[in-house]
Amino acid sequence: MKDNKDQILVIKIGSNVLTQPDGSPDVDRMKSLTNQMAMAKNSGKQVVLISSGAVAFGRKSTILDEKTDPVVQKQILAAVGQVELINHYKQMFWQQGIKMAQIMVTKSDFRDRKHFLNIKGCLAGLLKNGIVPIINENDTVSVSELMFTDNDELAGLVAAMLSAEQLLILSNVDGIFRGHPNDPDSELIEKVDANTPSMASYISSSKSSFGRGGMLTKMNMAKKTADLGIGVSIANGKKEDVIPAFIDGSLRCTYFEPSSPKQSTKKWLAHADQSSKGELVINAGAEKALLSHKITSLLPIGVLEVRGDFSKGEIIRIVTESGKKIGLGKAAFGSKVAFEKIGLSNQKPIIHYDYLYIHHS
Ligand SMILES: Nc1ncnc2c1ncn2[C@@H]1O[C@H](COP(=O)(O)OP(=O)(O)O)[C@@H](O)[C@H]1O
Ligand SMILES: N[C@@H](CCC(=O)OP(=O)(O)O)C(=O)O
Repeated sequence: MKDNKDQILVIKIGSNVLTQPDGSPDVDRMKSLTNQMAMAKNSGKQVVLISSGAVAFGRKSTILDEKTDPVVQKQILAAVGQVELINHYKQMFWQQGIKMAQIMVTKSDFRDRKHFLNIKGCLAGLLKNGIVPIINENDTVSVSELMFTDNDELAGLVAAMLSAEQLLILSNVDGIFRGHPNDPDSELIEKVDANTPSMASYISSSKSSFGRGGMLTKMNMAKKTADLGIGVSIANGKKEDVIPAFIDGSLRCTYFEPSSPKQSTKKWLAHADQSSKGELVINAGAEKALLSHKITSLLPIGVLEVRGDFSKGEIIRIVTESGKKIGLGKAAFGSKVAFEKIGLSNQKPIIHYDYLYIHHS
């Protein structure tokens, strides 16, 4: 990992990393990882943690009436276990002089634009104030179809939401192997890029004993996230000093190379509708030019109306006069300046081609 200061490093810790083989909480491991995250933070990284483990922690400390509905059982284990999990983190981070905060989310929070922006704003505020956000799915609310596949999916969404530089997924294996990780002949795949052939056939459906999603969801999420320009690593959280080794680049793991900044900007924009702050209504000429597959920027002369309040660099939607959404882009100037330039010729683009994504349906 390139050692830039102020980088956002999203770390996801799987249930298995935090539990011992008999299912009891592995408090020593948790403490070691917390100390390592504190080191990363003290070296200038902005650390965001997605931690599983609530159900696993709850299971060890709760005896339930056997007749309790299975869905309710899981809700209870998560509700009880989350308190234990977060209390441990609170104490451990406190011993390192670091404040942490708990954030519980559901999948629908990432679909609702208002909720999405609220979470994003809160995370940015926490990071600015040097507080480590610890995120988990709110299993009390999320049942069946409302659930994330697992916290790996949540971690990918958080990394994309924050435009993080790196996402580190800590599991109980060194990464993705060509074959079952317990087979001594299976080799570790150390680097994955856009040209790497599918690895799905190497992955067996076996999960770690306390995890939810399995390696296949990790791989799919990692590919999607790397496509957005974020480096993703799948590594072994049970290894001593895994985080410092990741930071200094000496860790053996599976690394998904991020796509180039130009490609990734466009791909990122394709998923940025939730983040958009305003809207430009364009005329028929601009619509034709943008949909033509030619390299075209959006010029003020093609703009009929500026809606919403946005600043330079924020994401804005592009809509036609009939209200059809045709794309998204990064504003080259704020809404006030954009308003003054409506319909003017000989102006700089309001959205440059490199920062423009058009839905070609
Ligand atoms: N080809 C493979 N390479 C690595 N791990 C694999 C592979 N096929 C299956 N797995 C399994 O994936 C598991 C990790 O996924 P998961 O159970 O979701 O862990 P976590 O609790 O960390 O989220 C490993 O414990 C391993 O048994
Ligand atoms: N919210 C659940 C997370 C379950 C989950 O996704 O687990 P994992 O596959 O180990 O990341 C918990 O805290 O137990």
